[in-house]
Amino acid sequence: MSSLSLTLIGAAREASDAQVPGLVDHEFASRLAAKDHTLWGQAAEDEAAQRLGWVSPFESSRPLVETIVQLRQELAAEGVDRVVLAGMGGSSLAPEVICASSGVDLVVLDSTDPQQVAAALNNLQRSVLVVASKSGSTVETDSQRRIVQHAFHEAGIDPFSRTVVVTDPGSPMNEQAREQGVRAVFEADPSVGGRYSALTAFGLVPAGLAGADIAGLLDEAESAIDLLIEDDAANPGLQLGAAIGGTSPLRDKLIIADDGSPLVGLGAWIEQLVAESTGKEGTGLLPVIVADGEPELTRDADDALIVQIVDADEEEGASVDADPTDIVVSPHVVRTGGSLGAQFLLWEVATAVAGSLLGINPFDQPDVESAKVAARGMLDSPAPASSEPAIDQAVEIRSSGDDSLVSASDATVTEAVKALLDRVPENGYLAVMAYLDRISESHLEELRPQLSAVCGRPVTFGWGPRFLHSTGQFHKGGPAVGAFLQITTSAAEDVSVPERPFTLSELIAAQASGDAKVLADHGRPVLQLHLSDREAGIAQVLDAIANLAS
Ligand SMILES: O=P(O)(O)OC[C@H]1O[C@](O)(CO)[C@@H](O)[C@@H]1O
Repeated sequence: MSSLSLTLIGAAREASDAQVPGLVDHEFASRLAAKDHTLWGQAAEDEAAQRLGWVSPFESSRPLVETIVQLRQELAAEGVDRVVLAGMGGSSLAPEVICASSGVDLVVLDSTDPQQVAAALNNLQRSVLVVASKSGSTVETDSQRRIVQHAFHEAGIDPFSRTVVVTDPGSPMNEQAREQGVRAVFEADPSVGGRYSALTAFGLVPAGLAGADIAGLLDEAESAIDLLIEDDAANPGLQLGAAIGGTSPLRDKLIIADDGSPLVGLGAWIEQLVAESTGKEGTGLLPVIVADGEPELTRDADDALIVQIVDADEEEGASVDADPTDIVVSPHVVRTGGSLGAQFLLWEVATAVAGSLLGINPFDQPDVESAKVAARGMLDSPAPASSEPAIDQAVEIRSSGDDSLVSASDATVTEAVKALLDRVPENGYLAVMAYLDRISESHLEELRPQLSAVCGRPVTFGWGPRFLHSTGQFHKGGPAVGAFLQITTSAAEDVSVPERPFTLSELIAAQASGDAKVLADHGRPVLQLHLSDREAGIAQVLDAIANLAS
């Protein structure tokens, strides 16, 4: 019996009741299990044909467990018990959730902020580097790899004996790893896309080396698979997919509250899976991660669904028609409970269902490339600043695509932020994109609920460049109803990237300006706050927004 539980209330229940019978009649679930690549329309057929390996991960994943556990034991015998994971998006989000939920340590390097990367270069004698990249060509991951391997070398440690690579067969990184003679190379199933790869080598290798129970994770998923591939109205994958992708009019903001769930950070993994899979062709679903009591949970917005991730035990036996009276928030709620392995599969099936109902291809990410190209262009020839910034103490204020945001050279942060909030459409959202250190500057997230309280709309908070591999696709390919607040800074100490023509400061600056340009080219308002003094700037921005919210 799988531990999955699903409660649908209000518009979520109505959408499920309306859409699931058709999904059952069309045998969506069993055709998905059979890897039928025609389920998402002709335009998606080619990509879907190469991206359905996740529906049956066990055959290729089970054999990895013993090898991973044995490697962990070998490393432990050498005194190596600290795992540093270099990977972006689907190459790091799942291991991060698996380890956080299992209570084991994992250092996730999914940043190009020099301060955050430099802070991870310690305890190298005890450390092993896992470099995870499906394509093998992600600039952040390659840069992180070069920096950590150089640090190993400087510490007198053979970098290749402490490097484990996870990548697709034939990727550039695969070939390089074998030439270098790294400790181990794990080839992942090439028929699984990054955000669907939680139950493949991308989820299992870093988490298993860190000490998580990856055999148990596969058991959890395997206990749910039969339920999820059945052409039956009780199939929770069909129900959840219909609930999130089948509301009419579409409730495209998924307000995700995972406080109290033992699945620590599952919301961030769902965010990439759903936003990057559906946010295209002017439609899509935007997960908004919130904490209990925050503004989005106290509103009954007609374009939102509340999604609660709850502890399976609390939900044990809950019926799908649970009485909504115990719901203290909007009457339109999805509540999911279950083990982590089962939830990974549940949300993957639901996203595939939602993609079909939305009429889009849930397996590509066409707009992410535009930001990568723009960043490369900025690296090759840094564009002069579009305009002289307004200076407000420790903050330089610029706007991309809408000069009205910065009315005068003496504009203040408060005035500029207010002008941006006025540009959030009534069915829109604000995205905060902070290119800073999400480990030591996590308190910056305080401004998210405050901005939501002021503008009355959902606010997302993404750390740059991490969000570029998650909600970034939705920002550019989804409905053009976003307003964007970008925060950048400089690091006291830059970090060079061995044998590359740029430093991390130059790279992260190019990524930020490239993304701002692409968003502006999409006609979206972008306010750019650059903190010339990092600490003072953070305090000043937090203070300005707290005052706005008071
Ligand atoms: O594993 P890779 O190829 O480095 O890609 C990392 C991430 O970048 C993307 O390809 C684009 O954001 C994601 O889909 C993926 O999870």
